[in-house]
Amino acid sequence: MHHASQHVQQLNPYAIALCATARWIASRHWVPATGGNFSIRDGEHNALVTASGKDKGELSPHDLLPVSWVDGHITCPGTPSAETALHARIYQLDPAVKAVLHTHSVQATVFSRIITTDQYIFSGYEMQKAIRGQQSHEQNCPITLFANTQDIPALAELVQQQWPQVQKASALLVRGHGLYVWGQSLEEAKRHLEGWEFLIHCELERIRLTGDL
Ligand SMILES: CSC[C@@H](O)[C@@H](O)C(=O)COP(=O)(O)O
Ligand SMILES: [Zn+2]
Repeated sequence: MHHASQHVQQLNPYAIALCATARWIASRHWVPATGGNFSIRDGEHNALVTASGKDKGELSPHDLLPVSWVDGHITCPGTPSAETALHARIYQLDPAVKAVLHTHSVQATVFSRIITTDQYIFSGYEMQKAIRGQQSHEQNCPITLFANTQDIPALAELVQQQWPQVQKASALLVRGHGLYVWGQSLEEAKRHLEGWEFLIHCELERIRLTGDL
């Protein structure tokens, strides 16, 4: 006779928090049509990553799959996000990162197509202080843009090459695709997400009203 509890997978308490954050993100309409993916660190070479193809507003902790990246090789018992290699690379590049959130908001998608440069500098917004390391609206707050590709390991390589610059934003944009943010806690990643989505939305409105790129 086995006790029922022996068959119940041990749940990481942060997995429940990530599912709640995911529902909040979906309520903001930032992950339509299964777009977006999320992860939380679960060790030096491990994270729980959302299963591929799920509605990210309807996740349960069982939809977070254990992923390992020993020797640059990713293993997982199921089918994690198609963008798992980028999550894993961000965790490898900064051991302090605890959570990675990726969204497909209308504003980040449109903004990333309007901006044709590899970097865009935000300045003059009080909200810049939502981003780690930013102390003043007068400081330059740059975000790096990458071309979209279906070759996520190749994108992860490009992100690594630009990491010192990318790291300053705790975020990056993939053109025509969406936004990635991360943080040293799930709460910080959520703040970075809301802060960047706000900044991008403001800048898009400013460009729309003034025609000034
Ligand atoms: C419906 S488009 C979304 C995908 O192509 C991808 O960009 C994405 O963010 C979600 O992929 P997933 O494999 O579910 O993590
Ligand atoms: Zn995506």
